[in-house]
Amino acid sequence: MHSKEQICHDDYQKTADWILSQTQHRPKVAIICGSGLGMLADALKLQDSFHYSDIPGFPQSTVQGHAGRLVFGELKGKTCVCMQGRFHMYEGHSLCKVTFPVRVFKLLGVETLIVTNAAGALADGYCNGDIMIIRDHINMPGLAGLNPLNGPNDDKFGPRFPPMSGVYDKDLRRLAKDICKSLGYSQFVQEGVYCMVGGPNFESIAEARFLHKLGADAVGMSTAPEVLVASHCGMKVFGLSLITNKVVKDYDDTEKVNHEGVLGVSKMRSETLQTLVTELVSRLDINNNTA
Ligand SMILES: O=P(O)(O)O[C@H]1O[C@H](CO)[C@@H](O)[C@H]1O
Ligand SMILES: Nc1nc2[nH]cnc2c(=O)[nH]1
Repeated sequence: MHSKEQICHDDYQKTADWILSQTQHRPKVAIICGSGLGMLADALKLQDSFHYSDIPGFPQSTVQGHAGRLVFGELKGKTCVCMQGRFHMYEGHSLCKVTFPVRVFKLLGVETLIVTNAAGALADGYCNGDIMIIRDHINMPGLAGLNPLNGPNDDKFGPRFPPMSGVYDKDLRRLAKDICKSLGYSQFVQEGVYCMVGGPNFESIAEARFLHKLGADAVGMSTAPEVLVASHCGMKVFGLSLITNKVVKDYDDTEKVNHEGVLGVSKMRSETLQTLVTELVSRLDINNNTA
């Protein structure tokens, strides 16, 4: 491994080769589980799982609600890999480390990335427990120059200047909305813009008002770097935010958000999210292959 900020192609390849030597599964879909949403992996059949600490080159999870396991298996016959726990910038990881698994997934043959997260609602019409299909994102650290693609570009993964329009796949969003309708979920499903901030603090009232005015519907501390790197290397992306709290935007509101509350709402909606993701994966147009 080179310096903390410089991970070279060989580093990703070594991790991918180790994984390929440990499991017969050859996933075309990767799922990143948000805070308290690790049970998405429980639906996988024929599981092979690895603790992050046993995977060469992998960062470690330090946040409650992020178990730190990579789980391979099948969802309705489609081979998937699931990250039970993601990495956040505020844990002290560089953005290259935060997004390390995404490039490893690319080298495993993954074509579609599904990201999930817990997020606070900025949009007035959103309620706790709502599921927001991510239409687009505002990457606040990215706008400030904190970008996982900083440094020499690796042309084997993608171009120096990748576009970020249309990154959240329109067909997958349409499919998800159809599935939600047929499952009877429509009344608590939204579609909107996710804003990533650095964290680990939650927003001040002035910050919340500012982000809302910018056009953000929900705010969290993850997702944008993973999506950016996935899109850079040509993956299709689909994202879901679980709305775990309303972000305080009113000076008379004495409500205070905390991580335990976030995990509580995640738990409450875990089965619903599992059903939605399973249905979506089952309807992806992909063929399985094994080692
Ligand atoms: O984005 P995920 O990993 O779901 O986690 C969200 O929940 C945590 C705060 O409760 C933050 O890490 C925020 O980003
Ligand atoms: N930044 C941020 N992240 C969250 N994750 C879950 N809820 C929130 C929130 O209100 N703000």
